[in-house]
Amino acid sequence: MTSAKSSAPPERPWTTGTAPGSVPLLGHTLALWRRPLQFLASLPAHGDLVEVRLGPSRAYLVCHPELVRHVLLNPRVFDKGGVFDKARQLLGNSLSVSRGEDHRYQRRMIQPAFHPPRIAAYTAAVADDTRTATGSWQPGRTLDISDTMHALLMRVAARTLFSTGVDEATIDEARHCLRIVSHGIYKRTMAPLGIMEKLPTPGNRRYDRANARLRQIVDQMISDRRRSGADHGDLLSTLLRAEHPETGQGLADGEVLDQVVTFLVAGSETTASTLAFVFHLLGAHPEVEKRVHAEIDEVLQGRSPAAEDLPSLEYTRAVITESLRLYPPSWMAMRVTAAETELGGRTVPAGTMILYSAQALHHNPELFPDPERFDPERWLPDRAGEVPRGALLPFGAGSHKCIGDVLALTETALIVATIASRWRLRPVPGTALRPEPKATLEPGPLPMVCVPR
Ligand code: HEM
Repeated sequence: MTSAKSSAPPERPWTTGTAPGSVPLLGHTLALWRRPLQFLASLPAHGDLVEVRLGPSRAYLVCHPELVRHVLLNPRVFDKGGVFDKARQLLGNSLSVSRGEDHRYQRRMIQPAFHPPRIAAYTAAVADDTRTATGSWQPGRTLDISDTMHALLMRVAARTLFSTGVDEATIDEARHCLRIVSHGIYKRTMAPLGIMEKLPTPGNRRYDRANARLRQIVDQMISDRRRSGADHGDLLSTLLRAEHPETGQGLADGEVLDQVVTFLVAGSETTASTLAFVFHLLGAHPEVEKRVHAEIDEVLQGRSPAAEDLPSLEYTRAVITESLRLYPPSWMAMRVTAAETELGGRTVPAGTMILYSAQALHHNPELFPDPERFDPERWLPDRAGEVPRGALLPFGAGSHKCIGDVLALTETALIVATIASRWRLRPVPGTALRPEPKATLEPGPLPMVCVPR
């Protein structure tokens, strides 16, 4: 263990508590497993720092935004251990699971692919792919908006981050494999013993096959790009050009492959789910939808949206923010203390699991009055200042903050504007939204009917 010290924790008479309903041996494991969203959202009522028992281990959920900030801004003390150690075995030592100096190097190396001029350069492709995807929509046709957005985001990632000319059928195959791999990684990292995942069950064989095929597709993409020698300035070129500042060494193909798979896992389902939640919310709130349409019509005047239009789409962006508040795709994350430390007035030993949850923050009535209400106006300039610092946390904070946050928000706004300028999506009567907390918060199937505007 390191003897790392955190910067001074914020001072306040913190309240601490223990989650109710612990059962012998299992503690709160079943509650967290069976109804995680409700369980997490109930915990802030028990304190700023709430103890949760996971079998024989004690974990803490940090509920107060200032304590969450303290955890996320001190990565030397609150480190990426636990599930990240397991994920490292599956994803390689890529950006989302690396730590310390290695993480700082990877982050510096990859950041240029997400600089604003790069993101602006992606926007034409995003709007273009969206128009192509909606080109086959017919009035009255029913489609599953979750699946449709996932397919679109995979295409967008292929064209923007990896500038690949891979055909549509292969992109669809990669998407199918990615879903299986992403669910499999989640199951494997959460499994307490790690035994079931090694048995030759049909599910495990499906995971192995999907993982192998996904890696084969990405591997082909990497060798095609190496062979062509072209520099597209995208994420793939950034990875292939990278040189370690001290050793001068580049990344081996296997390391590039791990990074690409990581970015597909971290970036495509999160953004696709956000879009599906937004269209669901618009369909359920016609008065909000009407206002979004009016804003889009006024700003775009029939044109395709571009990056410069986004600041003017204030209300549309407020709808997206409110959707991320109600349904944060990254609903829970964890750290492990690298050394004994003070947190919320408690002395927490080294090796303790610390949880933070956007779900718990975003549904806390102390932070967001009437938290279950879909109220985009919370985010308009005259009210946004009322939100306490750190209460909205869909992309995390600190050195591990989402590297794709601006890209995700840009893509979401562009896709909403492109689709909503031509189509209304009506919910199929009787369809209920049942968010599924997996690796990310998924909307589940959401059939919607296309109605031309
Ligand atoms: C709405 C969409 C998205 C949401 C809600 C989201 C959320 C998050 C959150 C909360 C974290 C930090 C997790 C932690 O604290 O442990 C994170 C990290 C990350 N995200 Fe995103 N993300 C989104 C889109 C994207 C996109 C589009 C990409 C890239 C194409 C991406 C790539 C990553 C990576 C690589 C990390 C790890 C960063 C690091 O550890 O340095 N994400 N994301």
